Amino acid sequence: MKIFSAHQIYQADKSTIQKEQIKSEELMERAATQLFEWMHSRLRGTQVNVKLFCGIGNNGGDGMVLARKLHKHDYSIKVYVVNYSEKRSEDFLLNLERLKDSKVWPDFINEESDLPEISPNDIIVDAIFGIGLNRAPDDWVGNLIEHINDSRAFTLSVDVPSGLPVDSCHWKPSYVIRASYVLSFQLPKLVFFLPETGVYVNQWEILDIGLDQEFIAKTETDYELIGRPEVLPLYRPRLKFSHKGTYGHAVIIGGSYGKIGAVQLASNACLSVGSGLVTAFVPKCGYDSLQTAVPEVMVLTGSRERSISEIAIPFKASVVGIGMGMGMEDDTVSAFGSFLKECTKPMVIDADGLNILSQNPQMLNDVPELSVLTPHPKELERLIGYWTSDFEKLEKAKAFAAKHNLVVVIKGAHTITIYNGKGYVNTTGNPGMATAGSGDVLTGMITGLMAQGYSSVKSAIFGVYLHGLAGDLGVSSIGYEALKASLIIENIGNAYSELFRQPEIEQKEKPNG
Ligand SMILES: NC(=O)C1=CN([C@@H]2O[C@H](COP(=O)(O)OP(=O)(O)OC[C@H]3O[C@@H](n4cnc5c(N)ncnc54)[C@H](O)[C@@H]3O)[C@@H](O)[C@H]2O)[C@@H](O)CC1
Ligand SMILES: [K+]
Repeated sequence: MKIFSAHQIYQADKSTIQKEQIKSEELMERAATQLFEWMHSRLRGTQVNVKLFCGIGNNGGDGMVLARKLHKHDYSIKVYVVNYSEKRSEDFLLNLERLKDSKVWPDFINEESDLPEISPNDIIVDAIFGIGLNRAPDDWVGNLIEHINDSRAFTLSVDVPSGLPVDSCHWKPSYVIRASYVLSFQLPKLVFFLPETGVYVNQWEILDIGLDQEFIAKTETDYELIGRPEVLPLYRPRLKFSHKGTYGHAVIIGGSYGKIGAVQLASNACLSVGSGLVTAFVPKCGYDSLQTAVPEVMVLTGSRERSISEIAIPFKASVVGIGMGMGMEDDTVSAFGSFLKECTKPMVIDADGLNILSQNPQMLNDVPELSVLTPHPKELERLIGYWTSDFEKLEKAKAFAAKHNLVVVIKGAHTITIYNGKGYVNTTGNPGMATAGSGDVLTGMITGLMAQGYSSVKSAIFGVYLHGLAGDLGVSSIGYEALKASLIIENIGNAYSELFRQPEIEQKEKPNG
């Protein structure tokens, strides 16, 4: 699903209004009707106090329309207009009048007003700011937002949590609504998925307000949300007359004394995702444990006992995944540097491979184009430098990826794959996956997909999605805390099956069962 910028949403809005020959107030009515129906279908007339906090722009206008509809259906409501500016939008003013016509009199809150009482049992509708936020709220509005957050009442945010920036602009973390639920119009917003801003969104859902589909389809976006519909077309079915050679020979290079497990996990994941053959290259100390732990994996060793001091692969590998548990001994660094110079095919670089690159930036020139780098935030910072916001982080990562023609996988709760100026935001995975070896498994999976002929960027997007899905299936029986990386590997096969599972409703509707 596409992720639009605020500017693109306004354009979609405009295009819809022009094409359907409707007025903007009608689009607002449509949007708020969706909000109302969402609430009404859940509350079913329950007598609970709904307190609506509305700004003076169109987000506030949505709140006005919602208030009118709730009132018409006999809900107990109280409306507050947060009067932070004299520049009221036309549709807000129109719907304020309509609300008054239906005999609802809002309280106007300004700098001098006392903070309204809120009980934890109230339902708050947050329609103070939407995507129009262009600076941090004034202190008195911020105090009101803090007051709402402190109330512990269920807070339903209209479109976005108020105070949250949709694009890069000045904002203040304590002046953002902590939304229990966000009902966002038409398309998800990037900030829902970033570590700094995503924490304000407990749950979110998209409401289809019928924006111009043709416009949405033809608009190029900087970000895309990757779910099952986006991943399914990437899948390449196995062929009946294929053999193990058809699916490539991957080589996993890494490990050092005490860290051979990283290579074991990566090689095992590489096989489990479907690589035809996998060879691991490790220092001598890894030989016995690897041969025992994963008999399907072939093992090559270097000449040193405890770390890699040279890298020699006596055949043409389809793809190499390198760096996990490798350490940064001087010999290892020079072996890695020489190996990069020899390689021309895209590879996957992780962990110490990335740390070596950060300490020796000249080596970046030898990294084969279209290679996949899989940094966690600290490794990314060492590569691209410090950032002051998640927006800046993404811009810097895009510039870095473009400069070296690489795919950069920024690992996190919503891993984002960066390539060619675009970010692909993953939707699978869970906090249980913040565990030792989880990254080694991902590197192995991406390597294994490339071995089978998937392109670098598709391997990264598909690998990240499958990895998260395998983790989700893994925790379903044991919970977050007990999830280990090896269980993610065990669930790779189930993740593939899950991709093709028909939703239950569809199954029921199938003729003859
Ligand atoms: N395009 C869509 O999908 C639709 C959008 N609608 C609503 O319209 C909203 C956007 O409305 P607006 O553009 O009016 O913007 P907002 O309602 O988000 O903000 C109101 C105005 O306040 C001003 N402002 C921004 N930051 C401020 C601050 N910190 N202190 C004081 N004033 C500040 C700006 O001039 C801004 O336009 C959306 O979030 C959504 O709720 C819906 O009504 C209908 C359809
Ligand atoms: K809002």
